[in-house]
Amino acid sequence: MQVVVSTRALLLLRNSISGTKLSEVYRRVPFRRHLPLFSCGQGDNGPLTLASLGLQSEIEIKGVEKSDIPLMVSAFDVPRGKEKKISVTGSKSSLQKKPLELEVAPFAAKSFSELGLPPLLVERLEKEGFEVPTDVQAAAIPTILKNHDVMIQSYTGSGKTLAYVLPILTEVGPLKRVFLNDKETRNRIDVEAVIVAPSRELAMQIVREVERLLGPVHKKLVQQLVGGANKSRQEEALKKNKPAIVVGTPGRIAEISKTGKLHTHDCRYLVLDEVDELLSFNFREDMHRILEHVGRRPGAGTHRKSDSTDGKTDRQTIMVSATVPLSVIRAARSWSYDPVLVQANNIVPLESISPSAISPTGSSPNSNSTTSQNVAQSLPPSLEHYYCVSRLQHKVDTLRRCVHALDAKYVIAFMNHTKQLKDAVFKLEARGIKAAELHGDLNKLVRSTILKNFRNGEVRVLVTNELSARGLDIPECDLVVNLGLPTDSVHYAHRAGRTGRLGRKGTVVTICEEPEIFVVRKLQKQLGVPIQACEFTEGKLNVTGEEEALAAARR
Ligand SMILES: Nc1ncnc2c1ncn2[C@@H]1O[C@H](COP(=O)(O)OP(=O)(O)OP(=O)(O)O)[C@@H](O)[C@H]1O
Repeated sequence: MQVVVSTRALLLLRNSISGTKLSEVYRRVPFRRHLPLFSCGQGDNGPLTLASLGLQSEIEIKGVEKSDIPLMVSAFDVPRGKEKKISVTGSKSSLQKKPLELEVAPFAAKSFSELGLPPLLVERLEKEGFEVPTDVQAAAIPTILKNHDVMIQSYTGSGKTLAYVLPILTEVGPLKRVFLNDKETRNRIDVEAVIVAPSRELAMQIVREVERLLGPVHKKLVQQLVGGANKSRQEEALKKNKPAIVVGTPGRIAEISKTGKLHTHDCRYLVLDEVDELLSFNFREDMHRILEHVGRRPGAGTHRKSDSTDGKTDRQTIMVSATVPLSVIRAARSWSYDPVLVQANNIVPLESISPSAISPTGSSPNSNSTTSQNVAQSLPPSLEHYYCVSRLQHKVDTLRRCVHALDAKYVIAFMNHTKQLKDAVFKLEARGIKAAELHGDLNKLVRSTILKNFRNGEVRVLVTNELSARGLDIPECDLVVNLGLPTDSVHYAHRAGRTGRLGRKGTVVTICEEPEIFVVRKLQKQLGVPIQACEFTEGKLNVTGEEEALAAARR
């Protein structure tokens, strides 16, 4: 079933809601609200193109020569009377399970072919149900195709993976612009793209996304190099399949690179997905090796590729995250050549962003509104945020009532300590809710089985720790619960971003103890979104005042 959405109409609705009394809108909100603007059916499902709209509009490109980066458009620039319905099919697997319910449509008024992707790749995308690029894809793809080093920053679930995978597949593998011949591909020793991700789950997810596009015949052109899996088998596969793209965790990539069995000196693309996490102390040594040995780092002050007298090309560095702290901006300047910050509706040279004006979350410390705006930019706009006060010993029972009240089907519950997870799962199962724990101490096979069971609906509540906060894409996830408070607003944003993906509805509930309320208030301020007090009574979510929430928790 397809869902047809008029983005202009959705925007107008959102605007009109923001003008009304929000407390009234949120009070006693039935969870399964359906926007009256959605219509389901086969209808108009042709790709949306600028030409078809008879329009030419562009997003703001500051400080970068316009001839250098193609003009971009936003779906929201469509003038009244010229609206066109966008057919959103999403991924095949998610569609088979349930139709999309979009709160906002993050799709650009462009088709993939207009972004400079080769026809074979566009064909594959259509076959896999990807018809319209998202805003961030429309901004990032042409910029990467123009050889710019980029920092892609956009909210969780906005399609950042394809934003870098598609330009790589335009130049690498069987779908590329000019496919020379099989012999040349087979004889290549060096891999052409290295994609680094901080967790095995995220790396495997990226592998699956690339395999999907390569198709069954060519899927061996991408190879996973994740920890916890058999190293010799990975090394054998590298030798036998000569993959063009490898995707892995820093430890395993660095380990195999040291043995000399991974040839990356001629590599053209280095992608650092969840770059701020990759910068953490744990990965320091491995990341250092990767940055020094993957492709040739562009020399500072020289133009890309101009000094390639030895025949080697400079690598293109692509950094990605929903959250871009100051440390990353600093690091990006030394790892890459003239990097450009690409956001959904904005492209600026990273150089133009003054470090002194940036707080640890990537925003100005001098202006609270800018801080809120920038951290909030990492949150999907379609999320609703609540908190509920509970005694420590009642937290899991509050979670159970929350799941029932919201009739949530795919729930991710975050706790801060691995040893707490088992007990929570036990309590939930004892009350008839199918639950499972997921954490880094489990072996790779167990972890993928649990995730598979969660994806296919056999497990309703996945109780997990920070491991699952980054990048995990389970489009059906309709509820995220913080059973333990996240350490800061960046961690809150990544956890929250497991729901409300690609414009879908999503709810985030933080279950806290009375003395922790001030932390929730602080998060609310930093994130710039309302986090409303609520309680779960008579099988419903009831928005309450703070006093009522406290009284309920003390009962
Ligand atoms: N143009 C598109 N049309 C339909 N679905 C898309 C499109 N682009 C991406 N998707 C789907 O949207 C979902 C979210 O994409 P993705 O995981 O890349 O988001 P993200 O921005 O990287 O999120 P995070 O910051 O959490 O890692 C995925 O299921 C992906 O297959």
